[in-house]
Amino acid sequence: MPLDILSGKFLFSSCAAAKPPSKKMITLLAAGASPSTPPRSRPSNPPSLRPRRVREVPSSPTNQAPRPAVSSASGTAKTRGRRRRVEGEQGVGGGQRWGECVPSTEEASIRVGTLYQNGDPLGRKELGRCVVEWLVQGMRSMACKLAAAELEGDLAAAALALELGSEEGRLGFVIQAQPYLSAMPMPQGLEALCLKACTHYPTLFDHFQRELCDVLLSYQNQGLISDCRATQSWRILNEMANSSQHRAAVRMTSPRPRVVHSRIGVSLKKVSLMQGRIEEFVRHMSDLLRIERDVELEFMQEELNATPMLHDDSDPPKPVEYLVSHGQAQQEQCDTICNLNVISSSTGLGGLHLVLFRVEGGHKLPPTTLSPGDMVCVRTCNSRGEGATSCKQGFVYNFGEDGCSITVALESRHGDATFSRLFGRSVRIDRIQGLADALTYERNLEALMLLQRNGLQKDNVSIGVVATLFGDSKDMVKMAKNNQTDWDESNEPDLSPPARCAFDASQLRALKLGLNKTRPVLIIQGPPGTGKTVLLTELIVRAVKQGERVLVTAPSNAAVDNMVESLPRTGLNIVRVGNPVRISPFVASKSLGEIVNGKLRQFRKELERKRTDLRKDLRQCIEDDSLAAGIRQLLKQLGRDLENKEKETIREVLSDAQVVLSTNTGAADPLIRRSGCFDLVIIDEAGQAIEPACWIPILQGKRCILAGDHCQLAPVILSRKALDGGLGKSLLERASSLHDGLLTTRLTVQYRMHDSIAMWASKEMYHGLLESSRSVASHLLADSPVVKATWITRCPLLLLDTRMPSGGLNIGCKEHLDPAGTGSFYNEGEADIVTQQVLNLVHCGVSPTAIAVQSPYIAQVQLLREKLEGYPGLSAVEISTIDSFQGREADAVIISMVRSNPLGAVGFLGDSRRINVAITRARKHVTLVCDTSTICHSTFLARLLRHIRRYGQVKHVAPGSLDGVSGLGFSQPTLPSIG
Ligand SMILES: Nc1ncnc2c1ncn2[C@@H]1O[C@H](COP(=O)(O)OP(=O)(O)OP(=O)(O)O)[C@@H](O)[C@H]1O
Repeated sequence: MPLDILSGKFLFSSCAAAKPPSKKMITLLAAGASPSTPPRSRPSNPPSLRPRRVREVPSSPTNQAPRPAVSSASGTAKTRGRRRRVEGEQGVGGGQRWGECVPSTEEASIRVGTLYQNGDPLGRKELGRCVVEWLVQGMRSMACKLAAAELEGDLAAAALALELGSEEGRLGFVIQAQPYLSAMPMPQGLEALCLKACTHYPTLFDHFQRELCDVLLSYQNQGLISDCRATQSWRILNEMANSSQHRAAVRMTSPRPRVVHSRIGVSLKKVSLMQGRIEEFVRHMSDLLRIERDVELEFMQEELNATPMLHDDSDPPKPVEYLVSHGQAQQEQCDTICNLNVISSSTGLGGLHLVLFRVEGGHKLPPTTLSPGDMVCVRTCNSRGEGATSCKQGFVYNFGEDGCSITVALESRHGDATFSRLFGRSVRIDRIQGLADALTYERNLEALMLLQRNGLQKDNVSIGVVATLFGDSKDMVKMAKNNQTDWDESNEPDLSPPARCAFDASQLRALKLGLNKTRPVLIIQGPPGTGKTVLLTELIVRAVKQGERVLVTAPSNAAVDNMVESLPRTGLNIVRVGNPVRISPFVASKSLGEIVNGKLRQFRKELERKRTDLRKDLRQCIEDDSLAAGIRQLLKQLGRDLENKEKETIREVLSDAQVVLSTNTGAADPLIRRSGCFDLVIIDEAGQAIEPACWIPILQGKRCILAGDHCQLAPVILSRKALDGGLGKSLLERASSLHDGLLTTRLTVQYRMHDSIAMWASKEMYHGLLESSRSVASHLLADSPVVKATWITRCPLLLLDTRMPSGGLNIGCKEHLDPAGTGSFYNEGEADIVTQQVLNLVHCGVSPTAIAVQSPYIAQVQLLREKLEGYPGLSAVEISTIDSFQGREADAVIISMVRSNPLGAVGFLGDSRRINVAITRARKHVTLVCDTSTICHSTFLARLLRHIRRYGQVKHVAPGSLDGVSGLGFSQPTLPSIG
């Protein structure tokens, strides 16, 4: 569906692959297909989805279509009986509200964590009646859409068919089902269970099959089609059910290993051993992914349970003013905005569906932590702000300059019932964490499945990479001996013309190894500031020059954009694929949506002109039915032409691209997969990615380079069990210890930090092997001609201790738990000290853009933002959590450690990797604000304090005020001054 592709598919590729049916259409079709239509039966030769359980039923005579086979899930079958009764009473479109299904005690006790999924469809026994009904409803509307599209002779049906039958059939099907399911309110309290079920392919397909059979039969009974088995929809379903992908998916627990081949220069026996290791790895990782997802779902369920829902017996509504100005529990958390109205909707950049909301009564938006790019759930609410259960997912696009409005990019579209419901109603927007992301989970599992099935197949382009990462050291020798691989730098590339900067020996070695086309895997282990980004840019340019097509990925959108930003000057043809809301505006011009829109501008204009003419003609010949029908056909054809043109342009843009960039999970986008294989896959920040996610891009390229640092931030894992099981260990970390370090090269010279800063990192994290380049080893803030030379600007390391030498804590410098219940901490006194230190630096002439403020705690980051917001001159100071600042740098970095308690609890400050990232962002100066008596309880942090005492300065902060010399024109704050 190209229209969807342009206007949403790669934006919200999980949900926009198929347009949800219009409310009218669902009602119409469901009414036609409802059981009130006399005798319902199913065809005798239904898709052979689960052959071992198919029961042949004798055909019914004459006009009656034969009965369908009953699929395996007995629970499902039972549920259908109930659904029919419900439909019989009310009709699908007749007012039944599925979200109102009340679960029995037994059903309510079903936990996602205990739900065992395999290749069998889940039924009532496993999911409970309400969840099954919810699935039935969603799959019915999807089936109606396909069947109706066929009736209309709409090409969309064929497009849908292509998706279903494609290589990514299983994933494609699950993705296509999502908008139909999310349009149905989930049964209250069972949302996590619904989310789990809605990614279980065998369950979804089972329901879809049944519903499509029903709908086609009802058409047949109504005489709309002569034989349901002759329809294209029926054929598609049959093909899909007989496809190897389908068969593999419904047997997921015991996939049959495929015959292995030796194309890699080792014996078949050795290849079988590798296959065994892959299977063990895939089994283990799939289990860990499921455990992690269950924990995510449980978290999400808790979040939802804590959110007040719309009840009929609610208290009398309070005035809107009260809600907006005072807020309620959620508003105090600042991640919810209530009492909004839809003002307008439009199509934005890259075809996004943008909806503008404004606060009722022209009030200002309450203070909020929401920011552009945040994932949100949008739903109607009552006047007390209590939200309904059905919810539309989207992203914050921007905030209005009037302070009263917010624009959200929604994944739902016009004609979608849930979307239509937002109009004229009070709406609330809640931030939802990027948790329980069904698409990511599915794509990770899919990658594992592909690795297991195709990894060692001779037609797999990445066979060399797979063999390297699952073979043993002897295999590596054998592969090299048989000229399958080359691990040396022997294939020395021509390094002229000179690189963009003078590379050191370790960088040059990495460059030469990275350009060796016969080396399947290279790990570039680069401590902070050693030039990984610069080096990767050079590698990409040179790889393209030697004729390679490159796929560049990273775990986060920010890291991908970082790479995109470094490439335009190189003159390469690059395309960034991903959700436009998540793409930085600075690189938007390189996004697929923008490029395609640019190419189609003229075509669209021309088409619009033709449409206007045709509509004019239509108005004039409205009396003449046959002429009007002809014009309508022409209008339809224009729509199809646009779809085809869009599809073709996307294909062209991607296949012409020399470099394609996306996140690791984004690389599973069928648009990328279908654009052909890559010669080289580069994964940046690979230390932050879980291994299954890395396999998504890796399996698409002949060789791969992983760059990162396993001493910086690791992947975020919620489940302790999954973490202990190894899900948090990146491929970068695993591979760097393989084959006696054969795959790895290290960068050893850093070009960022003053030596006093780098020395600490080198000693603590890199066995003393990190050298400082002479160009930066002694640089200080005071070196800049615009910066005043003071004791602060001449000091590379400064410790501001909130604990006085007498042992007493400075007033207000105790930690507090965030009352919003986020589990985060804040420290008011430290926030004041940080504010003052920022002012001090700015007063000395340091540019606000050269200052970064970091804290490990989000509640402290929010507090710091509020404090610094009071100073307009400081708006350019970057304030963020440590995690979101990884990969970036600033001249001066101020870190607020927050923790101050008598127990000496330091929480995740004790994570050496996080502190390593925080300290090593600084080029010339670090200020650490903390209560040393708490912090020193961690031996790792105690060593950091010792290092600062030795190579920097320590000051105890005492109450006081700023010296009144800020020079920025703001009033003097009453803050503790540095003694
Ligand atoms: N050979 C070199 N000569 C001079 N400067 C260099 C060289 N290599 C890198 N740099 C500079 O060093 C700084 C850090 O480089 P870069 O950001 O690429 O490091 P990194 O390894 O990606 O760091 P991190 O892991 O902390 O994100 C940049 O300002 C870059 O321009």
